[in-house]
Order: sequence, then structure tokens, then C-alpha cells
Amino acid sequence: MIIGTRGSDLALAQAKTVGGLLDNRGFPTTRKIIKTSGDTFTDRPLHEVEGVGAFVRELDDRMLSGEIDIAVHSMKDLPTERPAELSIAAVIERDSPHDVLLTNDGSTLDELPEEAIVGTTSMRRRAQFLRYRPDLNVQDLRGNINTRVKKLESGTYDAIILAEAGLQRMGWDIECHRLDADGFCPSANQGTIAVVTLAGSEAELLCSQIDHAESRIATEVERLVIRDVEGGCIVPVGSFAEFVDNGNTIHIRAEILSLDGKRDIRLDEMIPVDNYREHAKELGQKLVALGGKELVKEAISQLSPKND
Ligand SMILES: NCc1[nH]cc(CCC(=O)O)c1CC(=O)O
Repeated sequence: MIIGTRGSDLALAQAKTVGGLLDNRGFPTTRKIIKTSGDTFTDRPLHEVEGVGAFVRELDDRMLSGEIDIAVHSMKDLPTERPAELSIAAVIERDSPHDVLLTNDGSTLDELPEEAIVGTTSMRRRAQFLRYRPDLNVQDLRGNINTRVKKLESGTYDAIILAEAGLQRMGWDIECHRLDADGFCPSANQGTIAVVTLAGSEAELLCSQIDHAESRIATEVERLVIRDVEGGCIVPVGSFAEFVDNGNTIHIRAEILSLDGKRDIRLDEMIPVDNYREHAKELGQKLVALGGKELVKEAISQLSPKND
């Protein structure tokens, strides 16, 4: 079976993880690197390139045309709307869902001097940082993990924010400070790898063997809770579900922020695992009732290029 992947080091590491899990079960795989438009326009902020799904569509197309059997993605990059012919055949056991702060001199978030330059392109991270430290100077920082760390080391930024899972998968042992989920609620599905196949294919059946049930449920809850505010991945929205109470309860935190981090709408709730879908949908409606949709619309209107 052929695993399709983007060519970045992170994507390759993820594809190797999935290949290894399948090999262990006696299903040999090979890898094929696919270049995507999200990889081509690395000089522009992500929301200007083509928004949601820049990295994903190309791999979808190659699968629909039969060129690859399996596609490996960072699950947080998968858009909500997916081609009906494709299936998430496996959700791999989650790595760290948290963000981390990397600083040039090892200082923590609280120790950074006023006006320190913090690099991130994520609107969520920007808003969360400004909420916590309105004095910081948050600047755009595009590029893959390697590029971003290099730009930190070159001194262009005093600090950068990354997904801890990315660092783990690269195998780098760099000093960093984990940002807690109360102040820095991660993106929905952060730290989780999704394995995509054609629905009804043999590959789907084989890949279902490496599915991790708790990770699948947690990622589904995270998406359901923010589904009705219709944000996509470029607006300041966080959603994080974790199993507590010996796996009987799910702790869900979700939030929408204004771009400047001055206003937010937040949820912090426990739901039973039984009937988790119904509970998650109810929380989604609660987020809407609190004004979540309006805040998302406001953020999008401030992001999109004005027509005239
Ligand atoms: N935004 C790009 C992206 N997509 C997935 C990861 C990291 C791995 C993951 O969350 O599974 C990253 C890098 C980052 O956010 O720092």
C-alpha cells in the first residue's frame, strides 16, 4: 500500500509513524511525497494562501485518482467538510495536544520583557498571547517547524509558539515551556494524526486496526463543540477534550476570542462519555447562545481582504 504525504520533515515523521504501526501488523507500505499549494506559498500568511485545507486537497485528489492508498495528516489541518468518498480510517493515539513557548534566552512567558517579539501566524495563538500579555509584540511567522525554529535562533524573534507534538515528532530536545490549556486552549485535534483512505476500501479495513478509540472520541467532541460557530482553522477558536475520571468523563474546554484577545467566550464543562455526541452538540449550542457566531464573524470580517 502506498502512503501519500507532504514532504516536510514533520509530515514525513508522521507518515513514518503510521507506516511503522501498519508494518508491525504485517501490512507493508511505501511512501510517496506529494507537493501541495500550502507548501509552495510559504512567504504569505496562511489565511491569504487559500485558507482552510491548503495542505489537504492535493492529497485527497491523489487518493481519489487512485495514486495513493493512504494519506497521513495532522488532524487539526483537516477541514470539517470532507469528500464523501473519503474516510478517516484511523485516529492515532494522541501526542501532546499543548502549545509550547520557545525563547532565545530560555525565559518563560512571564519573564519575557515588555514589547518582546513573539512569532506566530495562528490567530488563536496571537489572541491568547495578547489576552495574557497585551504588551507583547506578536508578529507573523510562516514556514514549517524547521524554518520557524531557525528564525528564532537568528534573533528575528524573541520567542515563538509551536505545537509540542511537532517538536516531539521531530525528535528535537529543545528547551521549551508548555502553555497550560486554561490560558492557551489548543486547536481542535491538535497533536493527533489522522489516517485517510477511500471509504469501503481494503486500506480502510486494515487501517482501522491502528485506530485509538479515546483519541477518536476526544477529537470528535472537539469538532462537534465548535461546529456551529463555523470558524474553520484560521479564526481564534480553541477546543480541547480530555478523558478524566478513569475514562468515564470528558473534560471539554472551548473558546472563541476577538483578534486582539480583549474579548472571549468560553466553555469549561464535564460531560459523561455515554452519549458524548448529544452532550457535545448541546455544548455547541451553548457556545452559539453565548454569542460565539458573532465573534467568529467579526474575526473573519477583520481578516479577509476588503473588496472596496
Ligand atoms: N499549523 C500547522 C501544524 N499542523 C500540525 C502541527 C503540529 C502537529 C499537530 O498538532 O498534530 C502544526 C505545527 C504547529 O502548529 O506548530
